[in-house]
Amino acid sequence: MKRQHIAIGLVANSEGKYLISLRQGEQHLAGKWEFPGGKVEAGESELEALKRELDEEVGLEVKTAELIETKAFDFPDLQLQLSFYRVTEYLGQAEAKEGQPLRWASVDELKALPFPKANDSVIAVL
Ligand SMILES: Nc1nc2c([nH]c(=O)n2[C@H]2C[C@H](O)[C@@H](COP(=O)(O)OP(=O)(O)OP(=O)(O)O)O2)c(=O)[nH]1
Ligand SMILES: [Mg+2]
Repeated sequence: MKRQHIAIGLVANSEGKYLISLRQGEQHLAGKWEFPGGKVEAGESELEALKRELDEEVGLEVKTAELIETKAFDFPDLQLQLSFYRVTEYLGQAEAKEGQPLRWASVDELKALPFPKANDSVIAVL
């Protein structure tokens, strides 16, 4: 099976809170919170995917971002490679463009909320 590459953005506001949304309905891992992001499509770089996904999901224009962690994570029927980027410069106001619950959360809140297992290490370093 081919490993699916996922580009994920850690976006902080001026209070040091991070933008997260709730996975819903039919989505894989529904009920878990996530940082915005999604699948890297054919012919796209991770950074291009990050920019496209943050625009599509939360209406932000990513200007600069730095890779902070890459993590392989396997489910019985799915193999993921998650690349977590710290978004260092962005433009716009976050909005839930896909109707998903969206909020800003402090690091303490991130540690208490349910996230996919693959997020444990990146949350621990924030
Ligand atoms: N966006 C995101 N996905 C995560 C995180 N942690 C984690 O394990 N994942 C997993 C859940 C999914 O299996 C995968 C993301 O893929 P996705 O299906 O949401 O991608 P997408 O946005 O392109 O999705 P869609 O349009 O098909 O709904 O990565 C995270 O913090 N953010
Ligand atoms: Mg997504």
